[in-house]
Amino acid sequence: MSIKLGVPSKGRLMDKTFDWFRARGVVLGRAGSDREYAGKVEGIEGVELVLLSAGEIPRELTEGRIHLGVTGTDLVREKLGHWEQRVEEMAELGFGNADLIIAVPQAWVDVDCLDDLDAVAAAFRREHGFRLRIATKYHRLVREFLKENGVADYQLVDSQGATEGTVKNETAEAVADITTTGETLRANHLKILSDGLMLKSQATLFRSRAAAMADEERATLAALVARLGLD
Ligand SMILES: Nc1ncnc2c1ncn2[C@@H]1O[C@H](COP(=O)(O)OP(=O)(O)OP(=O)(O)O)[C@@H](O)[C@H]1O
Ligand SMILES: O=P(O)(O)OC[C@H]1O[C@H](OP(=O)(O)OP(=O)(O)O)[C@H](O)[C@@H]1O
Repeated sequence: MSIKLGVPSKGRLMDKTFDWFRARGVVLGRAGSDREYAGKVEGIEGVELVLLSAGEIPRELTEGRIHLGVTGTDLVREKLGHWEQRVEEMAELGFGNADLIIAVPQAWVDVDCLDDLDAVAAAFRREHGFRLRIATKYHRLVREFLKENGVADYQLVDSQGATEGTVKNETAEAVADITTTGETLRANHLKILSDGLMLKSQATLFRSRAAAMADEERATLAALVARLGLD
């Protein structure tokens, strides 16, 4: 039996993960064409590469179907309640950086911070008869953050992509999403609240606390950890 390593199956996270491992003597690659999700590993015995959507890696770790996985810290914290009990952070990889933030229309000149948002939300409800809508795919993290910060009079609307467009499309008044350069926010006339940073995320190597391991796999894991310089 081998150790299963889950890596994002496309885009910058996949390429940079391959680079990170290659720099440490472990060569990851696709087994076949760009469309084939089988992987191969050279440079260490007993490690199997599984190419997966970044968003599915937290669940695969928590179910114990992969032993190790690379994904963003935002996705692990969002998808896994009590994530520390389910996975262990082994290494921050230094790429895939993104900030999870709350943003409102630039035109809301009197709204700069969460207290202002709370005041606007209460007024919005009185005026419109429904709660101010915040579009996001990060439901757990946004609820926790707003609860900690005393903002209550809002509703979340689910947005799985193009979230910044929901304000222009009038399906939400505010957004909670990740940003890297800030360009998408600016292009959509949105501004980040001064205390609206929820989380700084980056690609991270996680270990499943649930995946079963016999002695052979434990030895492979120890060898891999040593090779990666994480011991
Ligand atoms: N500018 C960015 N845009 C989107 N994701 C980013 C960006 N920078 C870093 N990331 C990180 O990449 C991860 C998301 O990757 P990706 O979009 O491939 O995942 P996914 O949601 O599983 O995609 P899909 O479902 O389309 O396969 C998150 O951890 C996110 O924080
Ligand atoms: O701050 P920026 O550098 O502009 O990047 C942020 C944007 O990138 C991501 O979207 P992505 O391109 O992954 O598409 P999505 O909207 O379908 O999630 C994210 O959801 C923001 O929309």
